[in-house]
Amino acid sequence: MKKSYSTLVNKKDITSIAIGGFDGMHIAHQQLFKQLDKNGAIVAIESGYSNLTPKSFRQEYTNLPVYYYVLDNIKHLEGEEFIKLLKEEFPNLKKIVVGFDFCFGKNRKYNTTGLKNLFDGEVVVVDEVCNNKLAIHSRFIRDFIKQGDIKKANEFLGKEYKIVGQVIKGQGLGKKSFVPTINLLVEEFLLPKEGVYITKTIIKDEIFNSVTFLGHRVTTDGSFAVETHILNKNIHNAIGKIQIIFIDKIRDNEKFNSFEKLKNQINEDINISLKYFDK
Ligand SMILES: Cc1cc2nc3c(=O)[nH]c(=O)nc-3n(C[C@H](O)[C@H](O)[C@H](O)COP(=O)(O)O)c2cc1C
Ligand SMILES: Nc1ncnc2c1ncn2[C@@H]1O[C@H](COP(=O)(O)OP(=O)(O)O)[C@@H](O)[C@H]1O
Repeated sequence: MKKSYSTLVNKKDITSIAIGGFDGMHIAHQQLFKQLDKNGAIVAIESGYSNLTPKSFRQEYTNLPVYYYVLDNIKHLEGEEFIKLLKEEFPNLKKIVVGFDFCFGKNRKYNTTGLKNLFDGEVVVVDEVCNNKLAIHSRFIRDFIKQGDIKKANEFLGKEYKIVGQVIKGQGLGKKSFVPTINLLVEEFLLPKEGVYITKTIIKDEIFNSVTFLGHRVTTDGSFAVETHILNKNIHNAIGKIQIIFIDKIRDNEKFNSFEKLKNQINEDINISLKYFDK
């Protein structure tokens, strides 16, 4: 994972910024970043709700430094005060890039026209970025993920959806009765709909093909789990943080009336995943 550049770059060197929430760092966000010059930076306004790319993960998706501002600390500002703050923070600011729907200030009463009136430098407003006539917004991507429509989510993101979790102890049943899995505690990221997914798993910078179950283990102990099975490899000592990259959904979570039936289905899930990676 990339280190935050914002600690390495002097704010005085920044001449252009893009402003927004930027949860997802999706295709439309990347269009904004393209308008920045080589001394550009991203000003991410943190609402506290980002769960596609939680705060500490945004830097991974850009080479520009990301500076975070907490929405609650700035949302009371009048337009002039907001611009004054930006100019204090970035004394050499010449250009601001925002999207067509950008609003700011007290009660969100200032829009792109307000920004142009108040800022004495250049303001670039990016037109609505769409995918097949559907506007790209993080709220739509969240909906796709919640519905398990990973393909659509990835299309809108312009990359594969990735979550990060902490390795935890499982029931110890997998190895004995089914297949070995690495169990994860995922706290900050939005989880896809319960079910089984073709995935890749990153352990200490190494990428493995995998199949991941997430949901309530309705066939065994009923508790909620995120567990990944690495294909064609025995992994014994995964610890710390690991990353799961979602590629496609195989099926919904199911309750089986015997361990045997679940085991057969898990083998089928593994075959589907192996075939995908073989192609
Ligand atoms: C590919 C795969 C698919 C799974 N599908 C289901 C399922 O549909 N229903 C269910 O109750 N558990 C499912 N499980 C979870 C198993 O119940 C779980 O692996 C088992 O309880 C072992 O858990 P443990 O790793 O905590 O020991 C699945 C697990 C894997 C690896
Ligand atoms: N589909 C889009 N087309 C053009 N600009 C966009 C689009 N989505 C977001 N933006 C711009 O990107 C910045 C970040 O917006 P944000 O509200 O965080 O994105 P989202 O709408 O995806 O939640 C804002 O300046 C916003 O106007």
